Amino acid sequence: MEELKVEKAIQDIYPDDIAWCYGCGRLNDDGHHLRTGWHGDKTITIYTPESKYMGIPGFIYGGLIASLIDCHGTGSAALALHRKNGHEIGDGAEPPRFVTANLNVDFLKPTPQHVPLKAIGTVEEIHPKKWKVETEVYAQDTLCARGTVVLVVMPSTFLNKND
Ligand SMILES: CCCCCCCC(=O)SCCNC(=O)CCNC(=O)[C@H](O)C(C)(C)COP(=O)(O)OP(=O)(O)OC[C@H]1O[C@@H](n2cnc3c(N)ncnc32)[C@H](O)[C@@H]1OP(=O)(O)O
Repeated sequence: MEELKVEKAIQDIYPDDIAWCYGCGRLNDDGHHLRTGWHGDKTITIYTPESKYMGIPGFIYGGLIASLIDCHGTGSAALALHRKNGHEIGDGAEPPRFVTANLNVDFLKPTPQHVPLKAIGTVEEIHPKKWKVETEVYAQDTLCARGTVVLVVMPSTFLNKND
């Protein structure tokens, strides 16, 4: 399988006040630092979980896979709405922010440890405030999980609540 790298990620440009998510916040020292970028007209997050995130020895804990799908969803919706608003990462514009309203995961195959996981997303606008991201998680060439996330633009009530 081709070597993939996320060069420009939406999480790199989240303002500091929302860059603390345990899954994808770049400022959370204890978090996973998930990074999501464009991959053609799809979105992509690449992540190799540390050994401690095991369910059964040799295989990844399902909750972590759900976290990957969750943050890949919020990042993908933010990328898509940012582009719809006429912006790209790096042009200086502040990206939109999303929260998860609904998360559904199908665990299709055991997900092996110690290999990079690739989340590939297809983003659909339901309406400007509400988006859906269908995600497939691959371990090398094997499709291990599939998830659907419904995202809603973050209400302003979320701001300044992280202390
Ligand atoms: C930016 C970086 C942060 C990264 C975050 C990482 C991901 C996360 O962990 S986010 C944290 C977990 N999520 C949350 O805490 C969200 C908690 N929930 C809420 O705040 C609210 O329920 C919220 C904002 C999702 C929706 O609020 P609500 O008042 O219903 O908004 P409202 O404007 O009425 O609804 C928006 C749309 O979402 C829909 N919706 C709301 N909840 C759901 C749901 N569970 N499933 C599907 N659709 C839903 C509504 O039906 C509505 O759709 P439509 O306009 O078509 O009728």
